[in-house]
Amino acid sequence: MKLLDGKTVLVTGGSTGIGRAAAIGAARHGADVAINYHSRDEDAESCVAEIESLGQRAFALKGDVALPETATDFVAKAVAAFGKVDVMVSNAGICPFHAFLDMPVEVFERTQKVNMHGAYFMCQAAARQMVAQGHGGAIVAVSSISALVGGEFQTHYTPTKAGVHSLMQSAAIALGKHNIRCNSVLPGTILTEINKDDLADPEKRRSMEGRVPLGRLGAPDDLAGPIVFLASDMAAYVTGAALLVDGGMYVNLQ
Ligand SMILES: NC(=O)C1=CN([C@@H]2O[C@H](COP(=O)(O)OP(=O)(O)OC[C@H]3O[C@@H](n4cnc5c(N)ncnc54)[C@H](O)[C@@H]3O)[C@@H](O)[C@H]2O)C=CC1
Ligand SMILES: C[C@H](O)[C@@H]1OC(=O)[C@H](O)[C@@H]1O
Repeated sequence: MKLLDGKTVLVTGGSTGIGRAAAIGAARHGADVAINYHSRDEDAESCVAEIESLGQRAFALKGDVALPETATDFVAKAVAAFGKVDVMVSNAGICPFHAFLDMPVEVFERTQKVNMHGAYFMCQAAARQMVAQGHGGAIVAVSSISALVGGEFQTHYTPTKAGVHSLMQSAAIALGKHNIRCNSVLPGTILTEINKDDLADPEKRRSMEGRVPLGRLGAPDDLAGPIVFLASDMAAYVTGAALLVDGGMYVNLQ
């Protein structure tokens, strides 16, 4: 069964990792897909080619989500290409691991701007379009298990993920009357470029794996199903919710 037949899905940070898996997962479920990306044109082009090979329409637009105009431009171009916006997957994010006591101001501010401001502007721009269309919609934000637990070298990052989680809760209230549902997924540790260097340390990787009851770290595709589900009408009565997708890592105290 295709869950997103005829829908138009926008994904930020869609050229790699979780965003790419969500974009291709949505296309597998019948959606036309627009991706935003920040760098590496070849990744974006290959994602578009993969979606088109599934028989769906796709385009990629380069832009920095930290800037409000990137969001308005992305939504406007998606409407020009596909005629409407049904789903926004706000996924783009960075996590430059760094110690707390000597955190450079620029690293702190950039992390807030990309992860938190970026999510805010993208979700707001998509919501404005959905309200104007008048037939509802769905927003799925990629938060993190880090919205709920800390990390020694993530003091600048974990508050942004708590912020994204909270944004979905408040947006769910603000947009419920327009039948726009707002939910977040909370991935655990998923093997992507964001943590390639961090997990290159075999001891760190083993310790992270050891915390997962399902016995492995996640793959980007592990997020595709939960994101497609929350975007789809199967989740018609789900809003303001947060879905952990972590192999059980969060509940594994001892
Ligand atoms: N990999 C993991 O263990 C986890 C990742 N997450 C979140 O998942 C999201 C996706 O990350 P991953 O797929 O893991 O890593 P990734 O590095 O493969 O993907 C990040 C994406 O965001 C894009 N991006 C970065 N800065 C941007 C900007 N300024 N403007 C537009 N796009 C930008 C990148 O180009 C890339 O496509 C992030 O929000 C991250 O915080 C959450 C929990 C765990
Ligand atoms: C980048 C990290 O490996 C990853 O990001 C998160 O949000 C998770 O908590 C992991 O720490």
